[in-house]
Formats: sequence, C-alpha cells, structure tokens
Amino acid sequence: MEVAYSSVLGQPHLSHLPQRPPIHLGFQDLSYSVPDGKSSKLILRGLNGEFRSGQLTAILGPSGAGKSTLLNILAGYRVSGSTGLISTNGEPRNLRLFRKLSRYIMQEDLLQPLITVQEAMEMAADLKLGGGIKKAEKKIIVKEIIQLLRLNKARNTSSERLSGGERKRLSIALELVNNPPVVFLDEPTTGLDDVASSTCVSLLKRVARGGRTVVCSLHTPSARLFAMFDHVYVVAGGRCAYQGSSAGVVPFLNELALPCPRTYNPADFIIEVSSGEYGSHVDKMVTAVDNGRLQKWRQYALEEECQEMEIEQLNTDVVENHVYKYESSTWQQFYVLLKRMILQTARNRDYLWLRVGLHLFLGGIVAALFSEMGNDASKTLFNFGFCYACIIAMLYTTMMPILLAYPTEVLLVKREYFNRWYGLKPYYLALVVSRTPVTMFFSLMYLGIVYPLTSQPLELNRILMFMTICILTALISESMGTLISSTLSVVNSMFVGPVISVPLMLLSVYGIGDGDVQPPMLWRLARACSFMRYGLEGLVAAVYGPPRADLPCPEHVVYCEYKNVRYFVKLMGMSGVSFWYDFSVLLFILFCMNIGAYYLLRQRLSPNYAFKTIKLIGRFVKTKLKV
Ligand SMILES: Nc1ncnc2c1ncn2[C@@H]1O[C@H](COP(=O)(O)OP(=O)(O)OP(=O)(O)O)[C@@H](O)[C@H]1O
Repeated sequence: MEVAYSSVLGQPHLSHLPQRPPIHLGFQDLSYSVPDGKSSKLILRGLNGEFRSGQLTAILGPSGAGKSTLLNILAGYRVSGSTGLISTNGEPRNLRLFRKLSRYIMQEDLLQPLITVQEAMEMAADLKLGGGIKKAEKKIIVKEIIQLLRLNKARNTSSERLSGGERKRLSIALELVNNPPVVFLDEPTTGLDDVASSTCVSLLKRVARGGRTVVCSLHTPSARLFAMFDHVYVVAGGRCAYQGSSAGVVPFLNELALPCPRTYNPADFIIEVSSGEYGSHVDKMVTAVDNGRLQKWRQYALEEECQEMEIEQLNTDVVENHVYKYESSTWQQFYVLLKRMILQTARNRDYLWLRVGLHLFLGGIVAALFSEMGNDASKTLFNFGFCYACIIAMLYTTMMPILLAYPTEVLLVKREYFNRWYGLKPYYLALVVSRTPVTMFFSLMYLGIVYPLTSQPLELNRILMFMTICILTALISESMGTLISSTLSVVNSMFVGPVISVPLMLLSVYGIGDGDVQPPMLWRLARACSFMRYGLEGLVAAVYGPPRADLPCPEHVVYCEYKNVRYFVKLMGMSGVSFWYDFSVLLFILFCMNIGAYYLLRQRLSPNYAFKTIKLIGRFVKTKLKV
C-alpha cells in the first residue's frame, strides 16, 4: 500500500480531495460602519470588486485602510453594520451556505496544543471528511497536504514547538483537508521571514490553482512576493484604489502620472501613494478604477503565466449538487473530540502533577486542621466546619483552573466551529465526558486523605454518600466555571468567578445556629439558589444522618454539648434534611448548569437575535455613558 501512496505522492498533488464547486466572489457598493459616539464611523465606502476562482488575491493598503474589515465581511465573520451586495457566481450570496463553503484562517495561529502535526491532520480529516471516505484514502489526503505544505519534517512535532512558518502552514493545511472552494487568510505572512513568506505564498498559489478562491490581506509584501499574486486589491481609506494584476500596478500608476522609481518595490510604492505620502492622489486612483468596478487591469500580463501553471485539481462540482451537511456524524465528531481531549489531558503532565501536588497539599492541611475531630463530641462544631471546608475545597480546586484556561480554549473552539469542523453538541458532550473522570479522580484523592484522617465514620454507605456529594459539588463548580468563562475574557472570568462564589458560600450557611427557626422567605429563597447549601446539607446527612449513636466525649472534657448528633443537626437548622433530596437537587443543578454553559457558549459562537439585541443595548448604554 505504501508503494502505491509513494507513486501518488511523487509530486505534491491533491489528488484525493473531495470535489467542491468553484466560487467567484463579487461585491458591489460594499459599505461598513460602526457606531462612534453619537454618530457612526464609515470604514468601508462603497467598495466593488471580484475575486475569482483559481486566483490568488492580495488585499493591500496602508494600516487602518480597512483590509481586515473587508476580509471579515467577505468571510461572513462580521455581518451587522454592512450594506451592499455580495454575490457568489453572480447570484446574491446565501450567507449560511457560503459559511459552509469558505474557511477563514485568522492572523493568530490558534492551534490545538499537545498534539503533533500528523495527529492534528488525522483528526481534522476524521472530523471533516467523515466516514464516507475510506481510512486509506484519508491517509493519502493527509500525506498529500502535509507534503504540499512542506510539513514533512515537522510531522511528529507537537504544535506548540512548531516555528512561526510551520504554525502558519499547519493552520492552512488543517483547513485544506476538506478542500474548501474559498479560503480567506488574514495576514498569512506576518511574523515570517522572507523565505518562509515566499514559501507560504507559493503554496497558497498552488492551492488557488486547484480551482479555489484564495484571498489574503497583507501588510507590505516584498517585490518578489508581490509579483506572485494573480490579483491585487488595494484599499485606501475604505475605498478601492486599485484592482488588477500585480504586473499592472506600475503601468496603472504611470497612467496617473505617478511613475514608480525603477529600483522601488511597486507594492511599497502603491501603499505609500495610497497613504498620501506623495500628496493626495487617492481620489484620483479611486476614480481611475471606479472604486473597484473597472476590470481593465485584471488580465494585464496575466494570461501567459496562468497557462504555465500546473492545474493540480480543478474543482468541478456545482454549488447546487453539493451536500453541505457535516461530513461526519455527531457520534463520529464526539468520538474524535473525546479522543483529542483525553490525549491532551494525558499529555499535559506538568499540569497533572501540579494538580496532584495541590490536592495532596490541600488534603494534608485540611486533615491536619481537623485531625480526628469526626468522632469527638467536644469538636462537633469544628467537624461541621470540616464539611464546609470540603465544599469550599471542591469549589475552588475545580472552578479556578477552568476560569484560567477556558477563555483561551473558547477562541480555538470559535475558529474550529466557524470553519465547520464540528457541531457544538458533540463538542460540549466530549468536554463534559473527558473532564468528569479527571475531576472525580482528584476529588477522591483529596477525600482519600481527609476522610479517614479526620475520623469520619468508616461505614461504607456514609463514605459513599460523602464522596458522592463532594464529587457532585466539584462537577457543578466545574460547569459554573465553564458557564462564566465561556463568554468572558481570562481577566473578567478570574474576577467574576470568585466574586459570585462569595455570596453562594455565605448563603449556604445563612441561618445556621438558629435551630428550627426559619429565616424570612426572601432569604430562604436566596439560600435555595446556592448549590453549596445542598452540598453542605448532603454532607451533614452523610456524617450525622440516622442511625448514628451519640459521639464519645473525651475524658478530659467536663461537658460535651453536642454529644447528641440529632440535637446538633437540629441546632444547625438541618433537622429535616434528606440525603436523597439534596442528591437529587444537586444532580438537577448540575444538569441546569451544563445546559446554561452550553447555551452561553452557543451564543458566544453564533448569537441569536435576543443576544444580538442585548449586545446592541449594552453597546448603546456604553456609548451614552461615555458622553
Ligand atoms: N469596531 C470598531 N470600532 C471603531 N473603529 C473600528 C472598528 N473596527 C475597525 N475600526 C477602524 O476601522 C479602520 C480599519 O480597520 P482595519 O482593522 O480593517 O484596518 P487594516 O487595514 O486591517 O489595518 P492594519 O493593516 O493596521 O491591520 C481602522 O481605523 C480601525 O480603527
């Protein structure tokens, strides 16, 4: 089999990719504005243009001209605030359909950590190509793309150890797996040296030659790099200052009496002219190309070169014939994502050891503080404190790492979700399934130390009850962390998480010591909102629930007030508690918390109208407050 592959792979062709329809992307009178104080700021001003299939297009322009904005709008990443017509193959663009056909490679090379290039490619193939394609064929596709993007040497290198150029090429390779007909790249050469940049651009040119529409925004390409582009689109102050072949730039400027010096890079020159360094010529340029409508320079010195280029694989499918569903089933996606998450967890050794150390340390401290108090009638109140300490330990040890790490993960998920790698349901399910055993393991590690060393009753049913409640509390805290960090940045999450936890902690012990006297209704309702209250009640039920005999009072103590556990539980205001009731409520809260976290994550990735309205109101209020 290997021999057969090698012959196929003699040259870096893309022979086995699924067929996709070619897409010409056009736009007319495209404008975009953002709210700016009381008025609005116009960023794009009636742009026109066409990016064709089989061509590599560069969007150039001075800083702040609107390149990224144009790319974001064309990719469908930013929608609200734009006006004008965007068309695909001459028909008005169907954004939902277009999103399924296009891929957007953003400037930041967000890659899944702790997996190698080969593994990342295989997982991308499993997710994006689904079960319809045989394993052997997927292998060829992965091999071909790795070869095409010259990632052979880095095959077994973990993503975080890749060089800047390799990261960029891997980002492109991952998106090529299911052969998208339209690829957008935001500044693909940023951070790369000359050689790496020209390798990257020549690879993109090969990708385009296969019948794909490849559009990238660029800063200041070298003359060599510039000449490699089939089509150049220059943006200046939100308008089109040139559209045509790269070879056409100099004659175009000559026509406007703006001769480019012989030794000068035409890309630098047109950007400098567009930024007004040689006087105000932008209006003249915009008029000369009719704000992008004029196609005169499009074919300038282009044909011969195009014919010379090898056509690797011309996309021939048509838009209407194509199936735009996810290629892999929900369960396949779940399986691949779960495998990836488990692999990443297992490979994150430093973090795992840190967690082991932290739980041993915390367990040791708590065990030392509450040593042997569980069976001592003179220390019953302290033992209640031990139960409370366990709940707080479960809250913080599970929630804080999520608050710190998840906001970054969301950005990665956003990229993969936007590029239609998988659906959110299988992702979230895999997230919960991969995390649960780890959380259970660490909770049990902590409890394995504190439970016996604090002399809690060594009866199997009480041990199981105690551990179940602690694990449920830990799982709820974890999903609360996900809920908070799915919409907020790291800094905001780290602020909001602990701040929300404080009232939950205080409410859980509200009214304690008053016996059966119930607090006012409002406070009871507020207390009912704290999952930690149910956790605490569950632990008290596990440790002191009937049938438990009176606690032994040490000989040196004259009087033990809380010798009788029923009296103590009543004094704590928990005389009617039932383990099964608390267990059921905690289970219900866990379910609701996960549904909430999933919902917020979905809104972060693709907000519905209600969320968009809330965002708009927020923006409006902020704008008003600024004034
Ligand atoms: N949400 C926004 N609110 C206010 N101004 C914005 C917003 N988004 C973009 N802008 C402004 O629009 C202009 C164009 O931004 P854009 O990021 O598209 O420029 P660019 O050409 O990609 O610049 P660079 O090359 O420096 O990345 C800039 O002046 C920017 O400040």
